[in-house]
Amino acid sequence: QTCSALDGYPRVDNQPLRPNDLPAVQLFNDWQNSTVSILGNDALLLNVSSGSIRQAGYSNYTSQVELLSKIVTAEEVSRMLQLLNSPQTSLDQDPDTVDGFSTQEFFLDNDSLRNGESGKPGFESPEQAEHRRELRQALQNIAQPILEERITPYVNQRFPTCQGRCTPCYSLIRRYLYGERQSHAPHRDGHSFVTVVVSLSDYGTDYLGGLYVASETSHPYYLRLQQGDAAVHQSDLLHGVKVYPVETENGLHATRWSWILWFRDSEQCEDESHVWFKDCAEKGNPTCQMMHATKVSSIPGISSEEAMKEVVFWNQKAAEMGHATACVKLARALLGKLPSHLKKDRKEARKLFLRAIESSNDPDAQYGMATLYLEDASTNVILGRPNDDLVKKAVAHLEASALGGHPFAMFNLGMVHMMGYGTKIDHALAGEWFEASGLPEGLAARSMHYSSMGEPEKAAEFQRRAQSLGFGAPWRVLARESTGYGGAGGIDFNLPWPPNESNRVPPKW
Ligand SMILES: O=C(O)CCC(=O)C(=O)O
Ligand SMILES: [Fe+2]
Repeated sequence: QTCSALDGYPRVDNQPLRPNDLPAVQLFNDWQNSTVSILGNDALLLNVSSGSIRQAGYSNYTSQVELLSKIVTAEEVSRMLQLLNSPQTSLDQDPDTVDGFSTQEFFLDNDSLRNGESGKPGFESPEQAEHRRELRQALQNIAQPILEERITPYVNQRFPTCQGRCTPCYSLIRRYLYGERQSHAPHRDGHSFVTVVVSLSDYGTDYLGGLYVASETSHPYYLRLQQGDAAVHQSDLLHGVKVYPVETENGLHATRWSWILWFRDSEQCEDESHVWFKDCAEKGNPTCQMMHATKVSSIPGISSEEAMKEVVFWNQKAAEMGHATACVKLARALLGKLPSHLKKDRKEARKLFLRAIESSNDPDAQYGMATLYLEDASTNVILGRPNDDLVKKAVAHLEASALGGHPFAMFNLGMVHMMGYGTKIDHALAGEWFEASGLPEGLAARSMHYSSMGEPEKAAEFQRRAQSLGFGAPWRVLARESTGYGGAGGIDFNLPWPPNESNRVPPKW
């Protein structure tokens, strides 16, 4: 049973995992096609593709996603891009709540703008404010008719539980660029009753990869979004973004602009999210149980003590059904890394990581197992040396985690090959892993690697890339700790590495 946690490990060829071994982009292609006319707008016939994605764990619940073809016209997209590509346009550089990288986004509408404040209070310099007001107004002039005539009517028709009140309460545009932000970690939009993402870029010519949906974090299925196409889903759908470059005569490049809309079920944009997941949680949907746990503290009148207990209660229910996110959160609580009233229980935490691996090969759980093995290796000293077998087990779990896409695992595989943990030192492979992680820290480590190889130009390029994601910003370390890989904290980026054969430990980042 416990062997199943490391399917395929140790690897038969006994070769270390390399970034080249990471899985290629797989497109989602299980679509049902239909045409939909929007009520009250006879002129508008939409081509809609519907997909159903099984939820993680031992239940048969599914999440839905729809793809709307060309809901925004080529002419509208090109007007938006012209504004966005103006040299004066500046995007937000504050930490993202999903991955703790610089957001690279620009809000057209949100709570604070409706209150007459700036798009992101505290993060906009007065010099930017004026141009941004004009840019926002110009973009809104294009966006508003699209919302009023097409997208909002579609959303209300598609989700009758909104009772006609579905309202786009947040509207923002995000940029992905090769050599800058290229990803957005896997997550669920807990603040959004319905999400609509319009791609302003073309799959295949502007970028590859892009928006993906998933049952389990380790198996993303990408949506082939063309310019003007939209993806529509609710908060239960696990999704993320990873942009891959296209090859051109002038080398590799990728640009992907997305226009993101988060709807609430309130015309006044009131936050009713504490009721969204209650019923389906009670009916036994594990994703709803895990999501409801994130909302209980905002139930009117609940005490913080009661809320704490409810959080654990609902996550336990979801974890019993093998829900990976719930298992991992509970395990971190049992290790004292997330706040809860639970007593520390390492054995139980380990069981939960193993359950998330068994149900979904969850990369966060693989990373958690690696962390536990490294702690064990340091406490089980043999003849003054850390236990090498346990270090090797930790490395195998890191490889499994990296295969599932975990950037913290990829970064730490860089440490494995730099320091020679359970393997010989291989600086080239270490450098490849640092880069593959795509993390600000990984790109900075890649820069140091090029520096040490006497390649100052490449070193400078990677230093620039690291900084564009927030490396060195005063908020980065805290942001990294509270977001982990997709919005949940309680994960150690700096793993408890024991001394290597030369009695050295990796630097702390
Ligand atoms: O940029 C995208 O396509 C989606 C981003 C996203 O999922 C989000 O911001 O919540
Ligand atoms: Fe999202």
